[in-house]
Amino acid sequence: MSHHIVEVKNLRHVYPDGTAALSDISFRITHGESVAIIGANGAGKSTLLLHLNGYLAPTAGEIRIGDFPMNKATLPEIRRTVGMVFQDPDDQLFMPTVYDDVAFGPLNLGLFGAEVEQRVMDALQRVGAVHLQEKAPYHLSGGEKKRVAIATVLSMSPDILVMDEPTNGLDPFARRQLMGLLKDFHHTKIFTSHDLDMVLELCERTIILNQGEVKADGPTREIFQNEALLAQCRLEKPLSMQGCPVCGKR
Ligand SMILES: Nc1ncnc2c1ncn2[C@@H]1O[C@H](COP(=O)(O)OP(=O)(O)OP(=O)(O)O)[C@@H](O)[C@H]1O
Repeated sequence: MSHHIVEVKNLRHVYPDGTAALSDISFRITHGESVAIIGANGAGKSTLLLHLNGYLAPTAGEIRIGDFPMNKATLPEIRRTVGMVFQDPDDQLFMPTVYDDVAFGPLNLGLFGAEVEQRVMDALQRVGAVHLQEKAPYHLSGGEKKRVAIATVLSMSPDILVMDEPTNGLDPFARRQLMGLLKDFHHTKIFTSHDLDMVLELCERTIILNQGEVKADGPTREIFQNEALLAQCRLEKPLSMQGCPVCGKR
């Protein structure tokens, strides 16, 4: 089996305060797929993503990444395979400088010297943040932090990229740059987003979560054409699929 496959079976998650965030979620994502997980606020998207590299443990159900069932013993290997960009970059940045943050992952993988430097500079360059390398992460703007958080994951060369709202807080140029970067990432990509135009452009497949359940799973364009389904899930068509308010054309 390819190590890029993600399998979720009958996943259920109840938080300690009793909130049932996910109930009976199942899907399989194969190598090279680009999949969006969308849904209204509170639908369970972040909760689901946090299971994909073991930051949250299922209340019931199982997760497999390639050949490995997710458990304590397989977690180190799974975290090498699945690179996760959190919704809040402050959860990802903790070193004194941007450079150190981006180098942290490769150093942890046992790399050193020129190889680490190469990976750091390459990752920073891909997110347009080379000029920030000496800065303290806590002095960065929200969008800059987001880009650096993405670089901390890219520097580890993950086989599967998982991102929670990657374009959130980015200016239009940075958003476009990130979309280019994601297009060039040919392994498996899974991300949540409220940016449905980006989803339409980057993901051939979309999964809609609604109140902790999979409400739809299929080709993105087909899903976005189903207005009744979108309305039921408190979603709207991407702007690029809505009629032009002036001429009425699509
Ligand atoms: N640590 C927690 N303890 C208790 N309940 C939580 C916790 N984290 C999330 N929840 C609840 O779980 C449900 C799903 O939350 P989640 O953050 O996964 O939604 P989401 O789809 O990512 O939302 P958004 O689009 O607003 O980011 C919500 O009802 C939320 O209030």
